[in-house]
Amino acid sequence: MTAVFEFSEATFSYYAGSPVLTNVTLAIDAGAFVAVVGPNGAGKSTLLKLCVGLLQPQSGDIRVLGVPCRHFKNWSKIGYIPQGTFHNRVFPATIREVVAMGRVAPLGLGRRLKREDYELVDEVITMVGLTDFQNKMIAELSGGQLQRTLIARALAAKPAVLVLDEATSGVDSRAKDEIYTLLKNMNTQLGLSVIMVAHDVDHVLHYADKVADIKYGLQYYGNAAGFSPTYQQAVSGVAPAAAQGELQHA
Ligand SMILES: Nc1ncnc2c1ncn2[C@@H]1O[C@H](COP(=O)(O)OP(=O)(O)OP(=O)(O)O)[C@@H](O)[C@H]1O
Repeated sequence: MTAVFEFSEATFSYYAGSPVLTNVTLAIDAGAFVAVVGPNGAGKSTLLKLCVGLLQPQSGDIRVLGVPCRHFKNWSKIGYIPQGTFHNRVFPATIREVVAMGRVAPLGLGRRLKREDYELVDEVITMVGLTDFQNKMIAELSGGQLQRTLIARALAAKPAVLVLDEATSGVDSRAKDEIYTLLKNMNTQLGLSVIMVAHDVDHVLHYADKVADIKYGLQYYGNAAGFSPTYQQAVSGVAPAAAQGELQHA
């Protein structure tokens, strides 16, 4: 099976001599739902930027859907929702207009959307549960509605992988569950691979099947159930003696 992202001994520094991520070796299989966790400033967003080709490692190698990242062309297969997208909400557009923008990238700027593009836009708006709100301006949306809009915009490009950076920060607990449930359904029903940075570890681990724990490198990559003692006890009621994580780096 081709990994969606495969890191081999990848090291990245913003400043020479101060690596943010060191020797990351990691293969994320197609169909996985991965929670990327770790302390503030540990390199989680940097890892995602390396996945989506916004940054290149100084040493080591990264492959995207089996292709060396530098040569990968099919970026519409990778949906990326960066941290704080439309955070200030001043952009004057409705949900439907924002989601339609997701069709523009795969078609190329300047190409007019056709009827089938708008059918897809309607379909993804329905999938994220925003049909009744589609003509609302994004300035008027709750945090959860905005995140679902951004997920729909990414889905409109028909990606194979969704990469999300803190899609649930600033949303209340109920809206978080709605977003995680939505992503889990996309993952299990459509086979969409999901890689997301999340700070609410115990919460996200009820949905993710894998965890990447980042602290200036990869501390752990393996099964969610084997990761956190708190999670293990919350789900099974027993201490994590039989945890089965696949430790890649310690
Ligand atoms: N463009 C940049 N230039 C220089 N340093 C940066 C840049 N972006 C991030 N950093 C630094 O790299 C380190 C890792 O940042 P990163 O945003 O990847 O961490 P993070 O784990 O996502 O943090 P958080 O949970 O707070 O969002 C931090 O020390 C940060 O200050």
